[in-house]
Amino acid sequence: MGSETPFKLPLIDFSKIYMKESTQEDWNSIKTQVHEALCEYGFFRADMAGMSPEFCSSVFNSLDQLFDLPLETKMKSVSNKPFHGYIGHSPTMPLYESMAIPDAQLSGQVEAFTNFFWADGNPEFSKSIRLICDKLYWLDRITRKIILESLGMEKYSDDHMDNTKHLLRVAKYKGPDTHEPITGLTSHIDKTTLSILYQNKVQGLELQTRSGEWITVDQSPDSFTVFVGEVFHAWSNGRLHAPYHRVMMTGNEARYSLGLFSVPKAGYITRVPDELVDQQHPLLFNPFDYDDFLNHLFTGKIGSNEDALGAYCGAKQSELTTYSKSDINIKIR
Ligand SMILES: O=C(O)CCC(=O)C(=O)O
Ligand SMILES: [Fe+2]
Repeated sequence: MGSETPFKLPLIDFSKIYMKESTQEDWNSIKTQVHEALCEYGFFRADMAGMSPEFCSSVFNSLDQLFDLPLETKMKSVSNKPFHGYIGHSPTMPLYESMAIPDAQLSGQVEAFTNFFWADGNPEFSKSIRLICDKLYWLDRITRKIILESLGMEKYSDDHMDNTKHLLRVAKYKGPDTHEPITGLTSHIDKTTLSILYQNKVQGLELQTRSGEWITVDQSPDSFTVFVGEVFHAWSNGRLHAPYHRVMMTGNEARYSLGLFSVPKAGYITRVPDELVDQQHPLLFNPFDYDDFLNHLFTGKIGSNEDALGAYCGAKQSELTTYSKSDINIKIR
């Protein structure tokens, strides 16, 4: 584990769709690319128009200001929901700090977060985070729409879109000042439907391929990274792959990232569409309530092993996808 083989991740250009300049042919080509990337790797990088260097620096300057606030101030961001409040200074992940904005794409949410930290407001912070969040949200929705279409499941689109909510997490990884890679974020599969990440130029994200090889993701501030989470893996009856990933840090520069995580809304029962179950694809997961699943994890009713959703609602234990073994720490959105 830990090999750092340079690897070109699938890179998909969404610029034309984003600018509303795409033809049916462009759309079909992107659909094929997204489908292949998410079934094989469970992730891809996405290019999108409108990422000027000035815009990118305004986002990272904003994050710099936020994480530069005194620890006592940051620690005031608390929540009774797991991973919604400030996380930092953990003995296992000393480089990592993060904070979250629930439903950040909804009007007023980013501003409320900003006003919580800066009593006199911080319009520049709100503006840059709002703008990047809009892009993440756009990419999240379009990717989920494309996935449903590529699986021939358009008829579930409205139900799926209407019953999905979001959490924006912003994170800082301190540079460890070493040449040896130090763990920034331990290996995990996201407990999400889909995760969309954006980051500054400091590298560190690694993904595990189906064959168990760790690869370094060559990221840049003008592109995004899209991952399948365990919920979409389950909903697609195992067709979409949900990959392990982690952050490994070297050097002395801080890495900033933002992740928009989509998950099922409270009370919604996620179920595999009948059309995705047949002899070659026997049902892998029984219908489940996402919040109840999280509750089981947090109360220790199911172990935080590498197949938590399978342990919670697996339909046929023997036929569940076997994930490669790894130093897993469960991580929940
Ligand atoms: O910061 C990153 O690039 C990865 C974040 C991540 O994997 C997570 O928050 O689940
Ligand atoms: Fe993750």
